[in-house]
Order: sequence, then structure tokens, then C-alpha cells
Amino acid sequence: MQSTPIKIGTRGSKLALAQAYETRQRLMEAHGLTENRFEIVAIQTTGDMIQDRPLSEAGGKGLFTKEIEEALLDGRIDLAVHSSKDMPTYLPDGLEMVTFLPREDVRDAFISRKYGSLAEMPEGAVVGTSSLRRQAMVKKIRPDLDVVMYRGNVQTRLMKLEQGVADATLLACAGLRRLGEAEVITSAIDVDDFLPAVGQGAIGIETRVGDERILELLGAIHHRDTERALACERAFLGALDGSCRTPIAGLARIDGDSLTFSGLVLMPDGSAHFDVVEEGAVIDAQNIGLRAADALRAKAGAAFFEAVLAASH
Ligand SMILES: NCc1[nH]cc(CCC(=O)O)c1CC(=O)O
Repeated sequence: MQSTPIKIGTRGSKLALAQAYETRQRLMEAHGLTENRFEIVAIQTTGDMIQDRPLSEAGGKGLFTKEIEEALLDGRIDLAVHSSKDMPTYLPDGLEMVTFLPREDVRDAFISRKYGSLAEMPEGAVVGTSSLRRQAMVKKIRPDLDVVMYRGNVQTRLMKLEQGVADATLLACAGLRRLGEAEVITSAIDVDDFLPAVGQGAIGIETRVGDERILELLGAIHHRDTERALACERAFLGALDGSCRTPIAGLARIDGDSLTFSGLVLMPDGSAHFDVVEEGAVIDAQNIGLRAADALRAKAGAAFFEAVLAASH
């Protein structure tokens, strides 16, 4: 391997850095390196700077990736480590995300000092979240609970809980585990009760198209089944909604050669929802996601999607 360090780009949040370190660790182990040949480059993004309003109002998902993608295209970094969940459906020309690390726990975590689960919360108790999907899912299951929306990274959201802004919050189990904070999880919610976001728990690595040197390096840490699950989930999301103003959930589960995808769209207030299940061969992952999107669109109708967008403004 050459001697100039390979530059790993990432956002600067604690979680993003933990994911970049995990990637470096896996690369060093997979290639039997004893000496660090990687430099981690933290890049501040527009999304990190906006703290005063919901991101869905500020223009959606690309906000956390633009500056990192510019660095990748400029050659200031060689690869970018992302939470797949935060990645836009379509990437800029010249970039691709084809490498995935083994997926962490995909479930959402219920976190509270007062109650053991959503079901145990009394009427009128407050759930704080910054995700439209979680808001809608909570309202779907428990219309009698209050949901307050607030922004901030994982640490900020946990702090708001301590300050009593909410009685409970929901966060991805994966992020908490990667931060070494799994002990704050009161209970992990079964995916059949609370479908995760597309890409939840999966670290994706973005690279320049055709950068064989880097792609070959990454081949050693790539996890095939995670790639296929993500291909399915991202096809589903892309076919339904490129923005993040629609509460959408989706999860592909792989068992041997077969893949089962479950998808869900909801009204932000949880008052209506439509779900879909599609199965097929793993090699057909992307088509299964597209089929699920078609089926869901047919079931829900165009008026439903218009109503969702009108309600999430
Ligand atoms: N939107 C923020 C974000 N992006 C990725 C994760 C957690 C890790 C993951 O889902 O892979 C989180 C925080 C959360 O949802 O709790």
C-alpha cells in the first residue's frame, strides 16, 4: 500500500466519528495492518449548523452530505462514511455508495426514566423526537400520547430527556450501541410493532465512481447482505419519496436466498397508514423494493401522498 494516508471523511458528530473509527478499525484488521495508514477528516455540514428548525423544513437529507461530497469529488478525502439512513436517494454524478458494513441492531430504542415501554406510558405523557416517522408511528400506536418535535444529535436528545422536556424519547439502537451508550436503552422495540427507517443501523461508504484502488481496499470489509437489504429499501424509498417529508418506514430481512421487505407510509399524525409486504429472491432485491413501492402507491392512492405532504409542511 502507498505511504500517503488514505483520507476518511465524516461528519464531526460523536456518532459520525465513532462510525469512521469503526470503519478504520475494520480496514486495518481486514488488511492485517499494524500501522495506521488512515487519516480521519471531520467535515462540518449545513445540517450540523442548522439547529433551530426541523430539517424537513430546511430542505431535507442532502444537508448532511453536500460538503462531504464536495470534498470527495475534489479529492480532499478518498472515502466518506455515512449513516445510510441519512443519505439522499440519489447521489451526485461521479459518486456511489456500494460498500456497506455489517448492519447493527435495526430496532428503535424506547428510552425513559419513568416508564418501561410505550405501552406503559399514561395518557397525555410526552414523547420527544425529531423524526417524522417516529412521531407518526407513536401516534399510530398511541394516539393519546403527546409528541413534541425537537432537533439535536443523540446527546442533545438524551439531555432533553434529563431536563424533563419529554417523558420518553426514541432513538436508533444502532447509534447508541456504536456510541457505547447502549445502557440508556430502556427497551428495544420489536420491528413488527415499530418499523425502522430505511437504512437504519447500516453504515454506508461513499466513493468516487471507478476509483478501483479504494473500492478494492473496501472490498475486504464489505457486507453483501447489508448491501442487498439496502438496495431493496433504498429502491422503495426512492420510488415513493425523495424528500424526507413523508413518514416512511421500510425493512428488508434476508433469510438465506430469500428477502422479505415490509414497508409502511403514514400520515404525520398517525391517523392513517398503509403497509405492504413483498418477498422474493435476494438477487432481486432492488426489484422487490420497487414492486413494494408500486403496490403501496396503488393501495394508498395519489390523494393520500398529497395529503401527507400537505400535512407535513
Ligand atoms: N438521523 C440521525 C441519525 N442517523 C443515524 C442515526 C443512528 C444510527 C443508525 O440508524 O444507523 C441517527 C440517530 C437516531 O436515529 O437515533
